[in-house]
Amino acid sequence: MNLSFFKYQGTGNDFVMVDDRQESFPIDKALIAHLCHRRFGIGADGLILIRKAEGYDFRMVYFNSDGGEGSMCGNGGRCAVRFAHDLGLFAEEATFIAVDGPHQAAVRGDIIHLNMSPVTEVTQAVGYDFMNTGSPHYVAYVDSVANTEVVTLGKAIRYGEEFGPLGGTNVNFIELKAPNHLAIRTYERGVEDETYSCGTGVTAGALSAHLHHGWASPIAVDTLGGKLEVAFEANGGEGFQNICLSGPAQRVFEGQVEI
Ligand SMILES: N[C@H](CCC[C@H](N)C(=O)O)C(=O)O
Repeated sequence: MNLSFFKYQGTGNDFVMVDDRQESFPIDKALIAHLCHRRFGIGADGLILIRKAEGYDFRMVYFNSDGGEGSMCGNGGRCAVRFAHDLGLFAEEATFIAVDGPHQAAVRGDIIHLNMSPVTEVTQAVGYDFMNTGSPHYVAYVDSVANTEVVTLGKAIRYGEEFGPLGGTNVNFIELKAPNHLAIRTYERGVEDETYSCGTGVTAGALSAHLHHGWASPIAVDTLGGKLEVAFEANGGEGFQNICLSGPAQRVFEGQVEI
């Protein structure tokens, strides 16, 4: 069959996007991995299906580039909102459902604002924080993200004895740039490489910086692919709510591929 697809990117985290409101996309791990492959396929960090969902503007179904169904993807969510907006599914404000539950979002010019799931628990361990911002994230502080061996270190932690048996984790390294401003680099599980940006990782990095440095909302975050902002409400203990990830998301191209 001939598949029509679109390619979107949010701060360099890129996705094959399919309008699957007819639910005709044949979900298959090898097929999705092939479509995401940067040499043999279209090339992307993940693939997203937009489907119908009763009571919501749409459903987002996200797969990592290895073809497995991923946990929540913040940049993918922002791209899905842009795509659904381009399809005319809502005017300015959207509600949609993803694997981690319902989300609200707004399109304001170039910027997509996405409400993330509340964070209920942060593990502050020696040398790192661990939390689930829709996806699991390990956060460690470094003096210089530029001088950090993200892939080597990230792989060792993702497959290591602590997190490997639990299904792995995404691994973030953050550098404090100035008050309320950090830089981040992320090794992504399911892509098994560094990506240019990871929205749920950026969220985890900002919340960690609040806990360690008392930074108030909002926090600016530099990724390899551009700038994001995280706003949040800390609820006293270690939890956070009304978390909002904001930044640009764009259509890059569209095409057709025989599958
Ligand atoms: N790139 C994504 C994260 C995908 C999560 C995935 N790597 C997993 O843990 O399954 C983001 O922007 O939040």
